[in-house]
Amino acid sequence: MEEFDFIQSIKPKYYRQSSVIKGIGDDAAILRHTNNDIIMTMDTMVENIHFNEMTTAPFHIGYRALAANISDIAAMGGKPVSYLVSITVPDRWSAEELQEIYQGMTALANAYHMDLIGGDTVSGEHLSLSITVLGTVNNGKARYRNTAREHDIIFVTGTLGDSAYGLHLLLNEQDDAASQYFIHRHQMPSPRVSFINQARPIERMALNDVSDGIANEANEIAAASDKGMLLDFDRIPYHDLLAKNSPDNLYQWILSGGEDFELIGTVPPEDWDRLMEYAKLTDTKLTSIGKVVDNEKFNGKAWLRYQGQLKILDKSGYTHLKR
Ligand SMILES: Nc1ncnc2c1ncn2[C@@H]1O[C@H](COP(=O)(O)OP(=O)(O)OP(=O)(O)O)[C@@H](O)[C@H]1O
Ligand SMILES: Cc1ncc(C[n+]2csc(CCOP(=O)(O)O)c2C)c(N)n1
Ligand SMILES: [Mg+2]
Ligand SMILES: [Mg+2]
Ligand SMILES: [Mg+2]
Repeated sequence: MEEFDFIQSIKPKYYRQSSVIKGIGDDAAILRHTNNDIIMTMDTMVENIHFNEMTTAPFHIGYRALAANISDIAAMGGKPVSYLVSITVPDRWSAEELQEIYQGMTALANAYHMDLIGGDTVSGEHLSLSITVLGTVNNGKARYRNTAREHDIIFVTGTLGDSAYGLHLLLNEQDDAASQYFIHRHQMPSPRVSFINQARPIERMALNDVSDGIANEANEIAAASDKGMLLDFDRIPYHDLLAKNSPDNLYQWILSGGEDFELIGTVPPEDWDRLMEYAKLTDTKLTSIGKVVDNEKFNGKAWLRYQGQLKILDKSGYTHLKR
């Protein structure tokens, strides 16, 4: 199958979103939105960096790559609407495997009523998938990292470390029945779109998604808001089996693991009960893990209360372009 036939094969038969004026088939796509702000985000996944043949089937490559992008839309407080895919394909990848990658994206796109509206197809040495997702948010209502204030409660959704531990199990060929929960969390992450849209009435919320581990993400909120983020290690949520199976590395998994695509954020204390209600309504685990402070010593950084001591929580997790 060559480029043209491939594009025909992945072209949607119809578009769900009325905003799509032109989808696949011209030089570019055209959308028409009048009442919303448009969110645009792009993330790339590359063979041997973000996945390899031990960790991720073609279906899951597509699924995870789109999930990572949808998670950034959630982290802005919005709804995903449509996406564009740029794919670089080595000769050794079969036509069937390419279809499976797209099936993985389509499965998730169906769940969110999203449309594939364009992209690009080229040959190259490593499989690489770059996805641009467009989302919407009510005018002026996007959630930014720089809005944390003193006394805010710091929250996180779900449990942390699952994906990194799932990756570890896959890389060490421990993908037995008991490991399935963690492997599933690695291969098919669930971005927190419904929770964050339910929480729309809350006036102010700083927000970030957990792609590189909360040590990183908490620092990003602290730096953007110029406040101190004080986290309590004992309150950070993790799965029971993680503590049971890998107690020695628990600290590492939950703080630096990454790729959980959960949300970390801050809200004023008076909004906490309401946020818990929204979490319940959307079947979302929600945990308070600390508070925001405003003083010279702490500002701009994340701090961790660990074994009775308060220490700087340095950025950790995966960093690209290390030289
Ligand atoms: N090569 C680039 N050119 C232009 N802007 C970039 C580039 N790389 C990142 N950015 C921008 O930098 C900001 C931070 O991007 P970053 O990728 O760290 O966030 P993220 O997507 O939430 O995290 P992650 O990629 O780790 O999931 C975003 O505004 C992003 O659009
Ligand atoms: C085969 C394999 N090896 C290692 C990893 C771990 N990993 C790669 S990138 C990244 C951070 C997020 O990336 P980005 O910042 O680009 O969103 C992490 C935790 C993996 N997923 N697969
Ligand atoms: Mg990114
Ligand atoms: Mg992000
Ligand atoms: Mg990153």
